Amino acid sequence: MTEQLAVAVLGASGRMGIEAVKAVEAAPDMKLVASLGRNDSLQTLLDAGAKYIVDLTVPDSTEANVRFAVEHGMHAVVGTTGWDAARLAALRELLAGNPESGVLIAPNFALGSVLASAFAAKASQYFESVEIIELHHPNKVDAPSGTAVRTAQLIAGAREQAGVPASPDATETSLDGARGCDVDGVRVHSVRLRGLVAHQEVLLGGPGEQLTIRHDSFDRASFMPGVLLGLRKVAAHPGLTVGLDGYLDLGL
Ligand SMILES: NC(=O)C1=CN([C@@H]2O[C@H](COP(=O)(O)OP(=O)(O)OC[C@H]3O[C@@H](n4cnc5c(N)ncnc54)[C@H](OP(=O)(O)O)[C@@H]3O)[C@@H](O)[C@H]2O)C=CC1
Ligand SMILES: O=C(O)C1=N[C@H](C(=O)O)C[C@H](O)C1
Repeated sequence: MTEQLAVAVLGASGRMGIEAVKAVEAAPDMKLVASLGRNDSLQTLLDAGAKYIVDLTVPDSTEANVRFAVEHGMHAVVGTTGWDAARLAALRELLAGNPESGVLIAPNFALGSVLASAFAAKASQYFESVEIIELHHPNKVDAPSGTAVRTAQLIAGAREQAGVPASPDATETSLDGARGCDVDGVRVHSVRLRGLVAHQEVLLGGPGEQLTIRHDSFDRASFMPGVLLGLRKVAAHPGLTVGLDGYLDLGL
């Protein structure tokens, strides 16, 4: 039998961390060697012999966690939000000096969500208007969601490449926030509602028609196949990969 992957989960007591601990423990090709919370030292990773980390913490701590992992030759699968362009650039630089490490920053681990974002980017080349509505549980600390930011970036890139102009919008006066926020020219609206988990709609409009691409995570179990897939593939992808689609053959 091949050697089990020695995995540590950071943020292990959080909503996602609890699920990730269970998923890693249940995976026959993985061994959970450490579960870290906010007050645990990163030295624990070395003491436990971790070779892979799964970071499901908070935007304030994820960068330092990943930096520590890379500096110590580990691979990192990261679901935590907050990886803006400056953080990604710093991480790329760090990885250039540690070329054996692989890091996956996955704004969303749910395979359906990854597909929905890819479909939306493809479709957005053929519609005049596009806006995103993301809907989440009210305990979420960041807005807009990392998934919405990533989807907007994919859409903006696809539309730019296809030469599609900006979505029409005649708004002259509005209350703050009424038109959502602007991510690379795409409007994103954030809903926080008790009862929700993680949901997103991309609305695409053309003359006389609308296409809506919606994905729903009803349970955090939806994210676990993607976490495990990331762990299994990250070592074969040294350097930085943003988006689980980087490990899939979407062929779109
Ligand atoms: N990529 C994806 O598919 C998904 C990503 N997410 C993202 O994952 C992150 C976590 O989400 P969620 O589980 O809902 O959040 P939670 O707030 O439930 O969990 C975060 C956990 O991280 C802990 N923590 C904070 N700092 C550290 C640290 N330095 N080291 C170790 N643990 C730490 C917190 O501890 P304490 O309670 O003491 O503060 C808490 O237990 C968010 O950024 C969220 O957006 C969420 C769902 C899916
Ligand atoms: O905080 C959450 O819950 C989620 N966070 C990620 C995001 O910001 O996109 C992924 C998913 O939407 C759930």
